[in-house]
Amino acid sequence: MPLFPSDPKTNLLPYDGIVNDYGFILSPLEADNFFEAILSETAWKSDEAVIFGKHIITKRKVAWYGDGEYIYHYSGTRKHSLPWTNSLLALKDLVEKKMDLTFNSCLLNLYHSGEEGMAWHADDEKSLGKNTTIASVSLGAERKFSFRHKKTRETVSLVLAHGSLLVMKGDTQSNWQHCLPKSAKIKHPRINLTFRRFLEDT
Ligand SMILES: O=C(O)CCC(=O)C(=O)O
Ligand SMILES: [Fe+2]
Repeated sequence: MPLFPSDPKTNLLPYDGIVNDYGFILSPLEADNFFEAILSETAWKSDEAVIFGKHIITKRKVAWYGDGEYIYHYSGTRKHSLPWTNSLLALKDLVEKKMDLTFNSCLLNLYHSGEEGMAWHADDEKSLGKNTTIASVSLGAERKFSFRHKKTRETVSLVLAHGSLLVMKGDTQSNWQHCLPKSAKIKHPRINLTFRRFLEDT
């Protein structure tokens, strides 16, 4: 448990974006149950991308769920969304009630250990629109998460704990990148769920 309870009204970014830490939204037992259910029920696949003309297949697994059959174009590939599972719907409902906002899709990541991470990027695809809100739920191993301003290069880091919720909104994706650094010390898996508002017809 952190020394100080997180306050979702506090902005963790100093300027040009808004990141709110909602802290724990699940009890340890609820978080364990969601972790186990989502780990086994999700249609995990390696992520594929074309980066500088090279076809990359990741060790990290991903999955995409949504209200409709959305087609997500990114990094030179296309992904079709799957229909929600019961666990995902239950977690989505919980997040929506906390935030008073609805989401229509969720991108999931499975990091088998600290040897897998995610490089610096911004979720600034056209299909999310400008000033999108992304709600990120963490389950499993605690991992460091960092933001870096695109121009000033200032960084802000925090730890994402089992059963916690972090929200990125405002112009965060236009001005900041984020990453999940690798860490050889971490031997346990982590699941991350980012609930998103996907714009159809983009
Ligand atoms: O695993 C995380 O906490 C971040 C995932 C992420 O940034 C993404 O899916 O776009
Ligand atoms: Fe991201």
